[in-house]
Amino acid sequence: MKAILIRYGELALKGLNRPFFEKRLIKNIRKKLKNIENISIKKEQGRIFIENLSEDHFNFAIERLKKVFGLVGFTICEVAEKEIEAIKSADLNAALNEIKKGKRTFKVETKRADKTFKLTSLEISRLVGAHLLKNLADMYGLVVDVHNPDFEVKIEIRDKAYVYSSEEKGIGGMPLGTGGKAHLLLSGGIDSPVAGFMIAKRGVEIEAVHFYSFPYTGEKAKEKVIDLCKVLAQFTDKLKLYIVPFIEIQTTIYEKCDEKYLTIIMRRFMMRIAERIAKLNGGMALVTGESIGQVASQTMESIICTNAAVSVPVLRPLVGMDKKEIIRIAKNIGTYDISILPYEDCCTVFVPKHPKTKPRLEEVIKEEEKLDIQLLIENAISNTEWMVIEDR
Ligand SMILES: Nc1ncnc2c1ncn2[C@@H]1O[C@H](COP(=O)(O)OP(=O)(O)OP(=O)(O)O)[C@@H](O)[C@H]1O
Repeated sequence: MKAILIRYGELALKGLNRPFFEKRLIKNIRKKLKNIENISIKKEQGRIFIENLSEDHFNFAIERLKKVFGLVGFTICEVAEKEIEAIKSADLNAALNEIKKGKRTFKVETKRADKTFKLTSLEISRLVGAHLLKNLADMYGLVVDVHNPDFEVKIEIRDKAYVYSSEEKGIGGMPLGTGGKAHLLLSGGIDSPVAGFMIAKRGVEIEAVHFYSFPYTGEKAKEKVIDLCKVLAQFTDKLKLYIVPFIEIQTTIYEKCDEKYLTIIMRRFMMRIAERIAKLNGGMALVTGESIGQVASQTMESIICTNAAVSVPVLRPLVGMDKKEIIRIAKNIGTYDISILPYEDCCTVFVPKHPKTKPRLEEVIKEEEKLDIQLLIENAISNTEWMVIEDR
């Protein structure tokens, strides 16, 4: 019989909270594999096992598990009776799999969670190693190398014996839903989807808020943001997206305020509206894709001004990263190709000729006195649409 064995290391650090993290992780795994009928998921000291999978579901399940936060590694394993002959033959299968890939040197490592098993870990490893050499050395040139083997055969003695040889890396992080909830300001650009991914990877549930300037930004720009949410939803199970009409705010600022402050005042409106949406929907923080110095509007002074518009914390997971690193993550998670599609964002519709790159908060507040801030926010919020994008 085969099963999937899952390791989830980081959780081990979490002391008394551990059962809470584990429960949530299992719930997330179950949701991710909801399309496979009749599977059973069981937890065993630092491991999760998925059993009852039919042969053609293994690869599908593995692909889905690659997108579950909190997994350190996983592998398909052979499940054998806790009896040395059964263990030996499971090991033979595991080793043959590696030999097929051209690997020739090996070592055996045994972990004995069930201390009542009559052989010690070392004795099991020795017996199994000898069995593999006896059966495979002549035919395939298999040899032992304990220092730098091509592959390791691992045996875990628990309620049954679990045998495996190669392991895939999991995505890591913390199980989604264990770190509270935050609202992501999601543009159509490269950075904010990555910022959302990084915060979700810390276990934080996210909802997305997008500002759009119809008719200046068209349907395509909106579809692009929905497509970005579809990619993020593969990691977050589902993603609620709020689409906020922004044109009235932009045109009003444009008409009434000094053009130099257009960008910073616009940003402060985005923050205020996102904060309002967050507070109405259980969000405890905002997330943006800003990093210092990337563009003229992302100076320390601008950050001070945008922060001052809201009272909730603003998380900026990209703040210390350079563009190359951000692009690498965007490519890995699958948002990059969508982000580079050339549709206008609301921020590119009204761009001042000479923006203030180092705005002073007092000056910005003074400019904003020309506006009925509350009314503009109320209008935008009351015309906001939302949708829930599901992971299929
Ligand atoms: N139309 C929008 N809707 C929602 N949030 C936005 C929008 N435009 C910008 N933001 C937020 O403000 C941040 C800074 O925007 P800016 O255009 O200066 O930066 P950027 O580095 O190009 O970011 P991105 O690549 O995410 O667009 C974005 O990362 C995003 O969090």
